Amino acid sequence: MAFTDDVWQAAAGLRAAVHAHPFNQELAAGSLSRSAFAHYMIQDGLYLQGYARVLALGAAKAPAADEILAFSKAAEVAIVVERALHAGYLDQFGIDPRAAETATPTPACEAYVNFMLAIAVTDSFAVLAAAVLPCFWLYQDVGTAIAAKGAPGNFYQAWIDTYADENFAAATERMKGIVNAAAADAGPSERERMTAAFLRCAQHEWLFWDSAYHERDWPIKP
Ligand SMILES: Cc1ncc(CO)c(N)n1
Repeated sequence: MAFTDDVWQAAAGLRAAVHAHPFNQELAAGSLSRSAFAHYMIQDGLYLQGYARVLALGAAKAPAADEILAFSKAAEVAIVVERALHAGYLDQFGIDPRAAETATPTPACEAYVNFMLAIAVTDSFAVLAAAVLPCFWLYQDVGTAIAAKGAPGNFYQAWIDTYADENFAAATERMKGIVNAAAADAGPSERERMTAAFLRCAQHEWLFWDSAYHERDWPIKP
């Protein structure tokens, strides 16, 4: 069985929890509180900057030209395309995009980004590739599921369209192919670290939505 089939199976319960999460249920219905979504957008802008750095480190560690291209293109997309989506929404919320870029990360955002950065710096390309996959795959999965429900006039339609888009699905498939090729070349211990990284990042995805839904911030500040 392909590595990605194994880990997708291993994450079945977690995936069900992601789909059932009130953030995604209410986003699908268009009833999600705008303030929770604004919190999410600002944190996601910070997240995507960190994610782009991780992808760029992946490009540097990649075994060959195809993977260098896939990772550096994904780094560019993380910044350029998603910044446009964010700018549109931030505008609707009356939030200055520059203010959003200087916002501070919540514990959930910081933990997720730093977990991936630590892997990018200290572990192999294969483990890094497994760590960045849930970001693609869960969003593609959630985006297409929500798009299929199609609540008319949904305020969050632009967000839904981004992740239900066939180009995003194609990028997700490319990443899965890269991860499977890396897993095929990996020894047992590296493969174990790949699985652990994938599952932890999938947990971080759930946590990121949950943190936004409850508009969580640091419980104590200096
Ligand atoms: C937290 C998070 N995970 C995944 C994606 C998909 O790019 C995103 N925008 N934000």
